[in-house]
Amino acid sequence: MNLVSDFHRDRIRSVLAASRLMPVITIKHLDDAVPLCQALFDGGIRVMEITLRTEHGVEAIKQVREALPDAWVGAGTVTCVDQYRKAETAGAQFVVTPGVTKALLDFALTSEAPLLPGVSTASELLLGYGLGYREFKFFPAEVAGGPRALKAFGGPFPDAVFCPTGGVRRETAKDYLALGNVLTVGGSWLTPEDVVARKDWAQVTEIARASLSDIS
Ligand SMILES: O=C(O)C(=O)C[C@H](O)[C@H](O)COP(=O)(O)O
Repeated sequence: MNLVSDFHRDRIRSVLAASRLMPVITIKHLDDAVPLCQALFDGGIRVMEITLRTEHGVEAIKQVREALPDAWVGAGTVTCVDQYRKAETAGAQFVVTPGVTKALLDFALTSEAPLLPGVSTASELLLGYGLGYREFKFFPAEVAGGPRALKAFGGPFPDAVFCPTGGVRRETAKDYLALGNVLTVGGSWLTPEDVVARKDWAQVTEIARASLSDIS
């Protein structure tokens, strides 16, 4: 049976250690991808999760990887193996899924790009755990129990760490980051739709800077 490799675990740990905030980015206009991510980078964000929710996701990953060689660029909202392959080909350095299937967990073990699998229950955690996964996304964090659920997971899964995402806000990020099993929190609040729509990149930088300062 294949297990998560040391290379994959080191990569995911490096990604989670690089930034305590992980923006979940959805690209509606391809031209926004590089300036938006540059603005986040300028505000101190070192990890970008670009979702495949729009037709531009894959190309955006390609462009941002070229433009920002010092950032970690991953693919988010990957829900099937076909998308995983596309993200990998585009150069995604890691992949995030909202949930787990056996097919995704198995495919990830063979991929260049390691997986941060999304879980919200102990049973899903066990699926990943058996394959050697120890780093997880916790989704949808707020409705799946928030910090109290993560504290509870710490009992049976003392060596698992999480990136809670889904309903986390600038005001609540701190509550999660105070937990020993949370390295990073993710969210779309770092890239508000209206700010992106008016291409106010200075404001994106400011939100990133202020959000990082709130949790420091
Ligand atoms: O796309 C994925 O892979 C997901 O799992 C969902 C996202 O992480 C959340 O939708 C972000 O949540 P908000 O910050 O509440 O907008």
